[in-house]
Amino acid sequence: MRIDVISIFPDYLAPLSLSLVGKAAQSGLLELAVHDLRSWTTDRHRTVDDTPFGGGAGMVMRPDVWGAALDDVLQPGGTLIVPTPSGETFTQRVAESLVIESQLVFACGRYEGIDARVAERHRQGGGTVREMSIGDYVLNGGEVASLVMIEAVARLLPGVIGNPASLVEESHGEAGLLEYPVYTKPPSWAGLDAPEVLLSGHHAKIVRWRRDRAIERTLDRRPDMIEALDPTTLDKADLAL
Ligand SMILES: N#Cc1c(-c2ccc3ccn(Cc4ccccn4)c3c2)n[nH]c1N
Repeated sequence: MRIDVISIFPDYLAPLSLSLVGKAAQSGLLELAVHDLRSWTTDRHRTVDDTPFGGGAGMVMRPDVWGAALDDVLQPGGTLIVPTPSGETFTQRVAESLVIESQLVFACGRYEGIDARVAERHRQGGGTVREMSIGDYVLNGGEVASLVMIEAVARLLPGVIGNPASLVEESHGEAGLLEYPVYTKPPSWAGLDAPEVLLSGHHAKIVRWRRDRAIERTLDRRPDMIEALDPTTLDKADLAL
C-alpha cells in the first residue's frame, strides 16, 4: 500500500515517521510520502485559498492548486480521502475497507475546507472519494484526522503489528464489544489486587471473565454497540449478566 498526505503544514505529519507506522515505511511494508500543497502554487505569495462564493466567514481552499497537486500525486486506482467535519464517520469497519486499497491520498484541508469541485472532479474521473470525519467535534484542519486514520489503517497491514492475534480481540473488533480491563505485574499495587481469576491459569474461566467484563463495559459506556451486535453474538450466559 502507498499512502500520500498533502498539507500546507507537512511538519504536522512528522509523527508518521515514528513507531510502528514509521517502521513499516522503513521496512517497505508501506510506502509513505508527505507533500507540501504550496509546491503546486504559481504565484509569488504561494496562495492556496480565496474568499467563498456566496459570502460567509473564512476562506476556501482553491480548486486549481489542489487539482494540480492531485494530478501529480494520485495514481490510477488511488482513493482520495478528504477529512471533513461533514464526512461519514470513520470506524474500524471503514479502516478495514481502506487497508485493501493500493493507494490512499489524504487531502488535508484548512480554513473552511476545500472547494467541492476537487472531490467532484475525481469522482467524475471514475475515482473513489471518501469524505471522512473522525468524530463529532470540530478541528482546525485535516492533519490530525489523517494521522488517526493512517494509524488505524496501517496497523491492519500484514506484518505491521508484531502479534496479529492482538488485532482479533481488540475493541471494535469482530466481537463488536469494547475491550476488557487489562492487568500486569505486580499482582498487588497501591492496595489494589489484580483479579485472582487472571492469575489462576484456568483458561476457560479467564475467557469467561474477560467476556463478562467486555459486555459490562460495553453496556455501561456504549449501549449502542450492544444494539448493533449480531443477535447470535450474545449467548444465554451473557444475557444472565
Ligand atoms: N476529519 C475531520 C474533522 C474536522 C476537520 C477536517 C478537515 C478540515 C479542514 C478545515 N477544517 C476546519 C473546519 C471547521 C468548520 C467547518 C469546516 N472546516 C477541518 C476540520 N473537524 N472535525 C473532524 N472530525
